[in-house]
Amino acid sequence: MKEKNPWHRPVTIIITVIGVIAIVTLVTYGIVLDAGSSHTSLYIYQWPAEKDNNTGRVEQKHHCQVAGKGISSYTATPYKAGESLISCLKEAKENIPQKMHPETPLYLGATAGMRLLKLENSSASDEVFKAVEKTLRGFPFSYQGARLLAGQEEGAFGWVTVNYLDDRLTQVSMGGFKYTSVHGNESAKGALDLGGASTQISFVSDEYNGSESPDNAVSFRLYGYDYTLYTHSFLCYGKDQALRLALSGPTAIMDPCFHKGYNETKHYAAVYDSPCVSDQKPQIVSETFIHLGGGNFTQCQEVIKSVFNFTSCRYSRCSFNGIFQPPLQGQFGAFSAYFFVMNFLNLTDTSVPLKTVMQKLSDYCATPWTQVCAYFKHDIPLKYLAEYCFSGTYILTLMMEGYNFTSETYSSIKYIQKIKNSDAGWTLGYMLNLTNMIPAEAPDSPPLTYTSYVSVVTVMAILLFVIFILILYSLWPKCNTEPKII
Ligand SMILES: Nc1nc2c(ncn2[C@@H]2O[C@H](COP(=O)(O)OP(=O)(O)OP(=O)(O)O)[C@@H](O)[C@H]2O)c(=O)[nH]1
Repeated sequence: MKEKNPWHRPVTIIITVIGVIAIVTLVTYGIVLDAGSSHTSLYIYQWPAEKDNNTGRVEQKHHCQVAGKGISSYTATPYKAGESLISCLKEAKENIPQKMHPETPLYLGATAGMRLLKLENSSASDEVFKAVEKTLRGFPFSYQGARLLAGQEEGAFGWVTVNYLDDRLTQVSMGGFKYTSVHGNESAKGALDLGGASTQISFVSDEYNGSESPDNAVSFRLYGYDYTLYTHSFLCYGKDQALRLALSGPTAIMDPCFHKGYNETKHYAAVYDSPCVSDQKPQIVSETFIHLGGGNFTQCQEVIKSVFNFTSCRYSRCSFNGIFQPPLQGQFGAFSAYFFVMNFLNLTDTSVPLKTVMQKLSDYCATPWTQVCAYFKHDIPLKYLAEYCFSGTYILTLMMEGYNFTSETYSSIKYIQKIKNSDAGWTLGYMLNLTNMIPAEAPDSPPLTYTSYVSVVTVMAILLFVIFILILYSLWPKCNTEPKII
């Protein structure tokens, strides 16, 4: 009879243990494309695969920025909107293990650029969606749809993302007892999102239950807590469309929001080819105008104030354009262009008094264009560089005049780009909602991050392995030393 290899059994067990670790540490992935007005971004999220009730912590694994403009710019050649996404989708294939591709959900959400295109030319918008869908279906992921997000959804999912990443939603129950340090309205953080074509404000307020202006209410039950969120999306008040609003009109040529010495010939069509301003197109023969910078913060503020309408409000209180807004409450996270702009201007510290912030911005606006170019032109695209004075002034005016922040409440705003390595934006909240990753009731255990989950499982596996070796070791001498009686 063939003698048994004494190591055969241990090796089998080690392989089994490693196999078990491999199985329990499997990761689930999800992909969301944010088809914005200015560009498209692809995000890959990951979370522990095996967690019960989908309560594992979701993290951003990868971000890919699609080259070129947003999908709404491809109306003349819709197929190019689809083609533009290919390189990021290929990156996604490389970043997700092949065997997981068929079960990885793939979503695309389009925001204000496509909202405007739909208003302007609904069939062109359908063509763009068709082209995009064709490309997405050509990849081996589980395609879940490409759709236009309502402004309210964009605001609400941005709020969910910020509060989820900040651990402000979680309540944990243990044996029926719920414990958490702060929860509900007291801990939730408001979300301020500034895009290219729209801007969103979302927050919970003890003074808002949705009865006044119900269109602004979104109700959630998350981790055993009910929220009635106030949210509003202002179409045409993203920073690119707001620039057009502020530029339009016969006085636009000498522009106080651009640096002195800035001098560019621009096409009227490029400014007025948007439903936000098309009715303001001046009746002039010339196709171009010269855009000159004046570099004056105070005058720029006045121009920007004129794009907000404060004259009528049929509610108890309004922000602007007759839109209801309850009193501001709690902390706010300001992301997307809020962060890009204030970060460039070195003005993200909101503990600095607002007066000082304004003075610094005023000094920046007064800096001659030649000086700004000489200093930054190698690091920053010229288009962005030219617009920071306008954008910074727009942000402060929108916050203070539009949303009613004051010099006291300004410090409740934090400019954020990422929270725990995940970008702040609507995409994560959207995916969490569609994959049911946030349960309505509180889970029995706190959500683990993928890294901590792997660590726990690995430590347990090592412990098991050590126990196994100890047992084996205690048995080993007996087998070899005891005299055999045949
Ligand atoms: N300065 C600067 N601006 C940026 C950067 N990335 C994007 N932007 C601009 O910031 C604005 C907001 O960008 P996004 O948040 O991507 O907006 P979007 O999704 O295209 O727009 P919406 O469809 O309105 O949501 C746009 O005007 C962009 O051109 C950056 O890295 N630096």
